[in-house]
Amino acid sequence: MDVLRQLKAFYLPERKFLISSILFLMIATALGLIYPNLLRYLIDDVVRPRRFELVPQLALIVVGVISLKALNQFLHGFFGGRLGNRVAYRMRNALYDKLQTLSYQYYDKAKTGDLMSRLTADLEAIRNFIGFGFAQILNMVLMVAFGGAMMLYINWQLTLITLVTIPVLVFLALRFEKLIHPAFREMRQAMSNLTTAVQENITGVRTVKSFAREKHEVTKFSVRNEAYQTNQVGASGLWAKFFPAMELSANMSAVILLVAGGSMVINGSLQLGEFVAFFSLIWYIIGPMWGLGFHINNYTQFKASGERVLGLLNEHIHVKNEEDAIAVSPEQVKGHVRFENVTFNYPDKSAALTDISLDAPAGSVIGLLGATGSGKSTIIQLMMRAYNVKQGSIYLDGMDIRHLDVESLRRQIAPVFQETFLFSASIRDNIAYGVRDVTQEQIEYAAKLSKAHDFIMELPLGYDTIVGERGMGLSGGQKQRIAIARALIKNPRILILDDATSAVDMETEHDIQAGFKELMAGRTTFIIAHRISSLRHADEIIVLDKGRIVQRGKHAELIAKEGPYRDTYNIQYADFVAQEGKPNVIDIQDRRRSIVQ
Ligand SMILES: Nc1ncnc2c1ncn2[C@@H]1O[C@H](COP(=O)(O)OP(=O)(O)OP(=O)(O)O)[C@@H](O)[C@H]1O
Repeated sequence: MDVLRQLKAFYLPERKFLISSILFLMIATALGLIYPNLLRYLIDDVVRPRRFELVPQLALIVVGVISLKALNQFLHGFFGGRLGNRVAYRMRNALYDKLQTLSYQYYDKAKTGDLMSRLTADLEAIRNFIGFGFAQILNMVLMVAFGGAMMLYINWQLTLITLVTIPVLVFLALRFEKLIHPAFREMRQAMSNLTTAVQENITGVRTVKSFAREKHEVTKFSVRNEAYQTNQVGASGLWAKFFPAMELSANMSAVILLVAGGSMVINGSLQLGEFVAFFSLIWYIIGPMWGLGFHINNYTQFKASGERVLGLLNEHIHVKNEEDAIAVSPEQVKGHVRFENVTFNYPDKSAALTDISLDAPAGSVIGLLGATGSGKSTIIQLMMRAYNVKQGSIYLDGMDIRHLDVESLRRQIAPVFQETFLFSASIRDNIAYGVRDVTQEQIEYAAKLSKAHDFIMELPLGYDTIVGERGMGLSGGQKQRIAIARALIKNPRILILDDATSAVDMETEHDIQAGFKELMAGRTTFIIAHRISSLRHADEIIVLDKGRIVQRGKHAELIAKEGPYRDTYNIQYADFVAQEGKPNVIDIQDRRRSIVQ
């Protein structure tokens, strides 16, 4: 019931459908009660007194009643269907909205397959229950109530005798519910593990194939498939055990009725018509009881799915706007970024950054260099408020970014990551992704700056070429250039290139950077790179080691000093330096070794 209560926000707005569906079902159920009465009338008041002239009239009434009942059943289905679909529609939207607002921290651990199964299989179970299952259970209650009332009215002693097995049935039903619910919960989880395996396998198919790990993947899948099967078998076992037991105790009522009711007819304390009506009415009680297992099944599936969907809807959002968050606009923002003694660690990990201070005046170019895992990308992530900074502060134009509207902050920043993500859409749409209402000229201008235009024009469909999922069909460097065009078209105050040119050759990189100069004049650029050539023109180069700043300055200053920057420089320019016969080359091999270590 808690799940139902928590999902109120989704079905209450559709209450007109809910009420209509229930109302028509009630009418249909009530109309069903007319049959036993007609039967009783037919036997006691028509057949026995031999008033056969009433038969055609009675037959017409039956036709009228069944037609009316069918109409009401249709209306119940119609409104129930609407209700279920509209609720599922709302929930799907709400879940998708939630997925957009969840922070990076959530996605660090999230599994795509699991999320997909919540949005599909779990929603389906909810749709089924809210659309029909709920009304069916209500119908069951109504049938039992109406049928019971009528039976009591006809003969209360016989009613009590007949329904003596009902407590057993109720006990069995409750016990079944208790056992099947955890089974369903496990089944949903097993289903999500299955989808995760499939999704990861398809996404990583190239890795799987190039490492010839197909067999391993098949085994991995089989294990999960087996777990799912075991769950299913377990549930069917419960079903197989409880369903016949419930049916047996329900049928016992019919047996009791035959014996007790038959004796009453024989000794004259019950009319034959009443007995026949009773026999028909008892199915009003037994029928729903038979269906009890099925309804419980439906309800528990709904409950398990509801819990999973609610789990996602109630997921904590780590990064969100303060109440009076300041929305910044591109016209206001200059792009002055300042880090003040920032120390940061990812959840359950030691510090990724320690005491980082940096000042990037508007229009400056900041280079970040350091071994892998030294914290370069983390600096960028924090600047975009992917995670909240707890120690120290980050300022944009003097405003603490914690007080800024997250969306407006991110709108000022255009990042290009090493791993490029392209959508399965046209190249044009991929470039225009971050902005609205762009012209073809703007798209081409950005593509020219990122040196993507020429290769795009060589494709048969040019800008209309549809790229495969995640940019399949393009080379790493081509994807990066499209991603750079996507960032440039945003016309950002702050441009971030996180190892963004690692896949393009040095010459193209040089050309791209020359293009930036023109576009980024007056804007702030952060460049993360492993190649000194990518950073050497930066206004300040920051060298990181294990999350700490170990060197900072311009290229010329850093090269003049002993330290990791010069070591890296020497390694990268070893051949060149050797040819030139410059100093610092004797111990290059040693340094290379020490850096590698
Ligand atoms: N999402 C995350 N969750 C947990 N730990 C993370 C996460 N991202 C990075 N880290 C950890 O934080 C540290 C710094 O990582 P970061 O990605 O900033 O390094 P980097 O200098 O950009 O490395 P690279 O050059 O390899 O991209 C590493 O120890 C890394 O394992």
